[in-house]
Amino acid sequence: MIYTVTLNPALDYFVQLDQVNLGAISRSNYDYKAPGGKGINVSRVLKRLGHQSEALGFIGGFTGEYVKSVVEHEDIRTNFVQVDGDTRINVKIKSEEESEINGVSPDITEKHLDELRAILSVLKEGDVLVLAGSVPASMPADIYATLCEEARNKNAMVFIDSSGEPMRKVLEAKPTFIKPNHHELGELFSVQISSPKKAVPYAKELVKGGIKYVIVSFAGDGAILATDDQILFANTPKGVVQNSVGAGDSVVAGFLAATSENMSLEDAFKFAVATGSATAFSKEFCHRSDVEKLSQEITISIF
Ligand SMILES: Nc1ncnc2c1ncn2[C@@H]1O[C@H](COP(=O)(O)OP(=O)(O)O)[C@@H](O)[C@H]1O
Ligand SMILES: O=P(O)(O)OC[C@H]1O[C@](O)(COP(=O)(O)O)[C@@H](O)[C@@H]1O
Repeated sequence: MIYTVTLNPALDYFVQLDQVNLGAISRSNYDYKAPGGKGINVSRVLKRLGHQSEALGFIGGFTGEYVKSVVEHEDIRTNFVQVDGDTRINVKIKSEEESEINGVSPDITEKHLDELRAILSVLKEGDVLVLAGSVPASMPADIYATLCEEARNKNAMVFIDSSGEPMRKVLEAKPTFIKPNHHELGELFSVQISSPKKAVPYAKELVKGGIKYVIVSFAGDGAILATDDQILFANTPKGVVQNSVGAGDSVVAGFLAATSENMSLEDAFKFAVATGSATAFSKEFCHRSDVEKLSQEITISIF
């Protein structure tokens, strides 16, 4: 079974406008709302790729109700812990440039965390735990490290997509898979990483530290996959980017779906990058048919 954990879900509110007038009124031409948070996005993309998962994490208030109802309407199993405050609202502004304002999480107490841990106690060998997104300020920054260690002790696989301190701390717990973008990889090592070639020594170091698969994404400039015996490069297909929110989460979902289907490593990497691009080229999330089409435009080379 695949379990996704979103400690900090969101209602993503997308607004499109010609111009942002700071210090004055701006009026949008178009807006829409969607459930957000990286683990929830992974569950939603997995479903579109034909894989079931259970979405876990903390939700609260009217925004939390909205997130839960949309996810359940898509036939995705949920087992969220209810918290007292409202799930945050993240504003995604599309104008001349894309800007994002991610909101503040409600308080998560020890009791809420205990409830989540009780839910996770069912994890067993062969299960996959996806820990994705930011960690609420009221929680310890090593929470992913703790949950990852507990899951690895049960021989479950752990996929991580996060950044900053929680990401740095989880590395020692040897997750199975991580997907930093090149900025996040640079942040981990306090360096600037401007090209796939520059990322290679850092990705290798992460693999040496015990992580089985490291995908570093470079938006439209390709991606690398590092494992203990090779570094692969994938180009990204060409297309018009409609919405890059959730594209990174789609790479995680694509790789997870492909490895669950026992694709070869090369095909799984191709499928992962195609899933990211298919979402970037869609108004919302990708569909499997788009992923399969875009996979044909990707070539995997040995770096
Ligand atoms: N301009 C683009 N053209 C094609 N694919 C893109 C583009 N931008 C993003 N993607 C897809 O989204 C994936 C993740 O994008 P990236 O920006 O690197 O990560 P994140 O969304 O985590 O910040 C890429 O690997 C690629 O598949
Ligand atoms: O938990 P964080 O880091 O604040 O990120 C949350 C945001 O990330 C997203 O999951 C999108 O992530 P990606 O664009 O990296 O795939 C949004 O849905 C959500 O608003």
